[in-house]
Amino acid sequence: MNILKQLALKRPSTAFTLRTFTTAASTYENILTEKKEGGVGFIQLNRPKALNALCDGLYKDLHSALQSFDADPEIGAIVITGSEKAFAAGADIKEMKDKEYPQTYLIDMLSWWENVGKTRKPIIGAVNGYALGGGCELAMMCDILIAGKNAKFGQPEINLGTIPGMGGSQRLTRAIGKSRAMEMILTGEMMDAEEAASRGLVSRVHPTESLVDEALKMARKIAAQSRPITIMAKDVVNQAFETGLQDGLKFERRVFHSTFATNDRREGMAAFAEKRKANWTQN
Ligand SMILES: CCCCCCC/C=C/C(=O)SCCNC(=O)CCNC(=O)[C@H](O)C(C)(C)COP(=O)(O)OP(=O)(O)OC[C@H]1O[C@@H](n2cnc3c(N)ncnc32)[C@H](O)[C@@H]1OP(=O)(O)O
Repeated sequence: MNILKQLALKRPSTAFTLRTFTTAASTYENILTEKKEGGVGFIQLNRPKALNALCDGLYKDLHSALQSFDADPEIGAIVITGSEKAFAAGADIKEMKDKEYPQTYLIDMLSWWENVGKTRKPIIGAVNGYALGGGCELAMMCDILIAGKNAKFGQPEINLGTIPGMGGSQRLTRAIGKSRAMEMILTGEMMDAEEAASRGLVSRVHPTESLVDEALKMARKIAAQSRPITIMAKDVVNQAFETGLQDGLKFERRVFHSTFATNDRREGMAAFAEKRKANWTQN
């Protein structure tokens, strides 16, 4: 059997439970998807009123679209982008703010986001505007990251009385080194596109307006290569990056859950939703 068919058939349980997918734009609630020419699967995060904050529904849509493209033999590479203002401004704070520690631990909250990194075909993240908190973490799950000139990366969870929970402490530290990652995570300050490129967090910076076209161009080039060899190449590069990562991710997630046992986490998120400054009580 043709190896591409075998790859597509490898995951029938997921591929066949997905919603039907055509070359026309699909009907997800929180993302737009399209099969672009040259074998490229295109995903645009689409919650403009919330600056693409990552709610549960968005995760479900994204996961479904990624599985669909992964199982589609016509697709060789995937592009994920947001809007010109925001790739994603983080986890949806309003959805998360009333959660309690036992619940976060019981459901292993956020563990499902690791599925994004399990996509076998290469993903190019094209970041314009804010990529903050979970948005920065989602960007770092992509295999290649390119940025528009207006991109701003950050892990501002500290301002909400919590910490990164989707891999930020692990992937950012590996990408830009301990000192700068520590500074960003402890101060919550953002990094601009030029600095992100100079530190290797992103591989290229383009004008904001042409970023998506540049991402599609790169994706078409990748999609024109041998599909199985491309996946093998991705796997080996990731091996260099990920050895030891799983333990780090699990540790980070557990500590993230435990911030839900603090009053300061509750206060930080309530303060955001109520548009006021947080009043820390140190417990
Ligand atoms: C389900 C996934 C869980 C993953 C959790 C993993 C751990 C990660 C945690 C996080 O990611 S915590 C969130 C980190 N991000 C932030 O703290 C950024 C919050 N946003 C801002 O600081 C600002 O919005 C901005 C990005 C600096 C832009 O400011 P601007 O003044 O231009 O716009 P706003 O008026 O503030 O925003 C417009 C609109 O969007 C809503 N919004 C923005 N970010 C979020 C968010 N992360 N969650 C929910 N909603 C968000 C904001 O409230 C505004 O809505 P309205 O008030 O107009 O209804």
